Amino acid sequence: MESDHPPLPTVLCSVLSMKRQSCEVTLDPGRSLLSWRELRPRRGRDRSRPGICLTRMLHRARGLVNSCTPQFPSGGVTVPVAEIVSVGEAEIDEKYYNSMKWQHMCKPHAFTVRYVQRKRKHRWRCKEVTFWCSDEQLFYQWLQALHDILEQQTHRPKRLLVYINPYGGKKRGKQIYENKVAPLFSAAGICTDVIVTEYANHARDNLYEVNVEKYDGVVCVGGDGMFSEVLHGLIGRVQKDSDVDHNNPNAQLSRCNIRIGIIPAGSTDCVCYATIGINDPETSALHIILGDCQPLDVCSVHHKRTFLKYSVSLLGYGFYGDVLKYSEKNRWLGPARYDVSGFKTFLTHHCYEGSVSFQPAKWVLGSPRDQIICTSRCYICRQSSKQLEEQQKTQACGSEHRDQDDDWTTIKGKFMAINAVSMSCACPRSPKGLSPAAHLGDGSADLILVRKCSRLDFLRHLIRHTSNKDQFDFPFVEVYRVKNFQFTPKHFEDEDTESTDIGSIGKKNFPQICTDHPSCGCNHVNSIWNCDGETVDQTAIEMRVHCQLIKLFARGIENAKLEDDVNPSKVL
Ligand SMILES: CCCCCCCCCCCCC/C=C/[C@@H](O)[C@H](CO)NC(=O)CCCCCCCCCCCCCCC
Ligand SMILES: Nc1ncnc2c1ncn2[C@@H]1O[C@H](COP(=O)(O)OP(=O)(O)OP(=O)(O)O)[C@@H](O)[C@H]1O
Ligand SMILES: [Ca+2]
Repeated sequence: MESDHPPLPTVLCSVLSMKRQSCEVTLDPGRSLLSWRELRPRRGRDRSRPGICLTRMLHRARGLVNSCTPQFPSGGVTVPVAEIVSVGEAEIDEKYYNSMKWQHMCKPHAFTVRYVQRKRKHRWRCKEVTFWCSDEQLFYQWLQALHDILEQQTHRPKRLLVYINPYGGKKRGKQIYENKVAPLFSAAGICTDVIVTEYANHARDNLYEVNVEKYDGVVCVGGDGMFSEVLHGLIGRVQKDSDVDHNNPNAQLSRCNIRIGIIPAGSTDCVCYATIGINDPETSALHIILGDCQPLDVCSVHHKRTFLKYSVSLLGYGFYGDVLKYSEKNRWLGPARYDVSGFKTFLTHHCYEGSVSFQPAKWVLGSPRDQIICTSRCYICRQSSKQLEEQQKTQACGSEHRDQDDDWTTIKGKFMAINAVSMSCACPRSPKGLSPAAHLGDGSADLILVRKCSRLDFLRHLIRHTSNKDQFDFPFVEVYRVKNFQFTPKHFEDEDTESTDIGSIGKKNFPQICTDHPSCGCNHVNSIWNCDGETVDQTAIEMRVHCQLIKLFARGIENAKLEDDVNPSKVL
């Protein structure tokens, strides 16, 4: 009688040699697992001679073989196929060959499997294991089966466009790519077109010209500034190709389907750290090879009806704007420029007067102080984006995004810092980030307002970014989860007229006495906006979050507990 069910995938189970041990190696296509365990030699048998049983092949139907292939065989290793980097024929190592006393047999065949091994703190390494056997037919059967199963990983990139900034961070971008990344890409059979940038915005401009269709992803080697270039190039290109006017702050932007990979080689590497959990080039390369996909919110920044920039990490005015302003003058210091500038800015202790208006992100499930961290396959991101999509469908359709006008909140005051972050902004300087519970793809940003406070209080707030204590738990700090916001500085003159109006140039560039309270000591010029580490010229801006506008070769932060439970390459 014919069965209605599709045939069960065949389990391949053989005794192969690994170094000088005999191993039972199993490929279970049904469960997408490759596992191996050492076979203990029977008493009285010579350990160095696996003997005739070496070529024993257990080639059984799935159900029959299950009993001999537990998921984590004792003393064995199990690797999900999704975490195999590559499989290839291996060179015969003469040393082993001679010591195996196989001279009387035909020359053995070997294949190497490279796979991901998890280390501490989200670091990944590429480990390899080589299996040997003397039966040529069996060898080709294994090679074929492994290649076939890897072919089914269709989300993996085959062709990548790589931009390297040779001057980012400690100026090691090229070296990092050549030594740590290119060998892995080549082992995984990925073809690359590599462009070493020759000037700022080279990558951005190139993305407007290049045939992006022929690539499965774009990789940037550098820091947040280099990522920002690629982000602007890709988003800009997609909007141009789909006739979306990016100068319209309410335009419904078209999503970018081509994924971006980040090989960290910058000074802060915040986007990489916050989406992978570490700024480590090899770890990033492995996430790219496995074809990870992490959707990411993007904020658009406008001044009136003019597009200024996109931001994915920090859009900050006041403290972080000033840190950036001074650090740009000291680029020669490399990554240390931010610490020097941070110290200087801290001592200067400026506050800025203005008005912030925002609309809360009502549909989101989380809130900035709920301590629910965004992790891989984040439930909050999935639900929030679904809710947002439904909400947008019910609103009037069209190419414009329509916000209800009735729920604006306006806060006026003097601020040490105004920070809008659409992700945690975790980075090596602050491993939990500016807003630890912000989500990568929920369609919202956390708006953090740090009001005028004493220098000591501001230091206490800053120090909390380096510990597990709540940096929002101060009377002078407020945080809101928003879908958009607008800022107008108190000393705002229409910046459009500034280039021709001597009076207003003077107002912008020279100290202003706070007109309402001449004795309050609020004596300062306007700050600037720090947009993912790039300066923005205008101070009066509006920002809007675009839910999951782009995708990265990343998977978010793997939950430590989960990582432990399913750690695939765990030896029990
Ligand atoms: C006492 C130690 C307190 C340490 C507090 C550290 C808080 C660090 C928070 C970092 C948040 C980074 C957000 C990411 C922004 C990126 O889009 C952008 C582009 O790469 N990077 C920066 O703007 C670069 C921003 C770099 C900011 C560095 C701030 C350093 C502050 C130092 C204050 C020293 C006070 C010492 C008093 C004795
Ligand atoms: N060939 C080049 N010459 C000069 N500048 C370049 C070149 N290629 C890229 N850039 C610019 O260099 C700036 C900084 O680069 P990058 O982000 O890689 O390093 P970083 O600023 O040290 O790190 P981070 O942004 O993480 O703080 C970017 O704004 C980018 O536009
Ligand atoms: Ca977000």
